[in-house]
Amino acid sequence: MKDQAKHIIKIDNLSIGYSSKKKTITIASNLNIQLQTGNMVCLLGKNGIGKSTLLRTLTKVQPTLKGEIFINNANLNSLSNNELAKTLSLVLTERLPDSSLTVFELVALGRQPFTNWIGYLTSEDLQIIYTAFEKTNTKHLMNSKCYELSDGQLQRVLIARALAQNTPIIVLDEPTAHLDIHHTINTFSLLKNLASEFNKTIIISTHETNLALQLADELWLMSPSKFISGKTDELIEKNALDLLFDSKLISFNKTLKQFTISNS
Ligand SMILES: Nc1ncnc2c1ncn2[C@@H]1O[C@H](COP(=O)(O)OP(=O)(O)OP(=O)(O)O)[C@@H](O)[C@H]1O
Repeated sequence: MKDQAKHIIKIDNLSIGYSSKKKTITIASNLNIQLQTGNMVCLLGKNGIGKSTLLRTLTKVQPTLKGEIFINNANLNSLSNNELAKTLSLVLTERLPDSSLTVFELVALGRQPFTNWIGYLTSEDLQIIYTAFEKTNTKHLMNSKCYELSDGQLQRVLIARALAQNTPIIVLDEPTAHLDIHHTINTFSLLKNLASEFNKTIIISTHETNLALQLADELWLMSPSKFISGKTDELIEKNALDLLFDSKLISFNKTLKQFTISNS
């Protein structure tokens, strides 16, 4: 019990996938994870392996096929929507349905779990919202309509909304997919800082493998044969990265801690 109390996220024997009346498609099974607070985790794996499926399951956007997920010792299924919204925020890459919300209004929605029924923002709420704009360099976009934003601008604004939600866990599905190298590094540094300075638990699915290897405290590696989680350095030492891509084109260079083009 004492050991369990330390884990902000605990996943037991989880199977993830899609179920309809006709059939069940299992994407991955036997997932076991124990994660302590204040870590930045990068979820890595090739296209279509199941990263988004795992993040959607972890955030209760879709149901588990089997197994259990605990957040702060509470079963995910027992948490109300409001409790969940105060515990974790989710940043997805999909474009929003056309809406005439301003960027300010969108980011302010992050405060919704904490405001009263008319959504009145206190000065503390406003302070948190402005800090979120500052941290993501999006203050200048505040009065724009969301539909006017580029994909990269929208991505940063959605991260600002998650910061405004101010939850202990932030889950991001490919948060830098549309960002240039400057904003990609800026975003990763910001997320790393939230974990190390503010003790947040940050879970990011990404194809920025080399950046993840430099910055992540822990890695979750999805491969067709196995799911492995652990401290980045320990996984590098164990050659676990070799599992990631069954490709002759690239290989993992342990000394450089990077994937490089194979010499053939
Ligand atoms: N609604 C759905 N119903 C059935 N299968 C689905 C559904 N959504 C996704 N899949 C399948 O689940 C598998 C995992 O998809 P997922 O989007 O989780 O992968 P991913 O690792 O996030 O991929 P990428 O890196 O390309 O974004 C894929 O084979 C995909 O076709």
